[in-house]
Amino acid sequence: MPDTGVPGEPAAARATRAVPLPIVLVGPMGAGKSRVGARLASSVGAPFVDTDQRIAERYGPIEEIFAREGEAYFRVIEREVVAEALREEAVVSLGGGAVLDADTRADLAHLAVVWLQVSAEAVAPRLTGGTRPLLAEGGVERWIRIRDERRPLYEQVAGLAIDTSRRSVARIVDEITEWAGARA
Ligand SMILES: Nc1ncnc2c1ncn2[C@@H]1O[C@H](COP(=O)(O)OP(=O)(O)OP(=O)(O)O)[C@@H](O)[C@H]1O
Ligand SMILES: O=C(O)C1=C[C@@H](O)[C@@H](O)[C@H](O)C1
Ligand SMILES: [Mg+2]
Repeated sequence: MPDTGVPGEPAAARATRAVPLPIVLVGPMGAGKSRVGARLASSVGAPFVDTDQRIAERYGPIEEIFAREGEAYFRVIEREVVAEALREEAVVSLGGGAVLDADTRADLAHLAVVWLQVSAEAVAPRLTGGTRPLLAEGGVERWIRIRDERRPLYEQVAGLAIDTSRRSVARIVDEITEWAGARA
């Protein structure tokens, strides 16, 4: 087999990069999908796509889409952006509610999907300062309700679940890389 690694790089470090793409991150708001996704992408040398970010680039801030057009419209454009992103050889972080779409769940059935989990206690300080329209009212209680409603959907699509409450981003990246590498 040809050696495609970086000259001088230890074989073990190279081996960790052989992962199937896309790798998709799902989970509730504040679980760390954006932060872990960006770090994972740079670690495995893949592009990073955050579907919330892509929606905002194309259609404007998400809270404005919710305010102007409503959630149902947001879900339609989210589905389009997600379908496109899932065809890319990238690390893809989905919005927290993307799994509500049945076509998205069907797409995810064939892919390496990681469910990032977080406890209510750990997420509370992570949610401050954000612009999350579904949490504009109701705070952590509302977050818990949304998380619980969607739990079966995350469970259905994911091949690996990681509790991020007390893990460093670096450790989460290592665990995903190891799991995905074994699927390659
Ligand atoms: N493992 C972690 N430990 C501590 N803080 C974290 C961890 N992962 C992410 N965070 C912090 O939690 C906050 C939310 O993370 P992030 O934006 O990545 O979540 P998200 O899942 O993308 O949320 P959303 O669905 O709202 O986009 C950020 O301030 C981030 O720096
Ligand atoms: O959980 C949700 O439904 C959402 C999560 C965010 O990632 C954004 O996609 C948006 O704020 C909706
Ligand atoms: Mg995010």
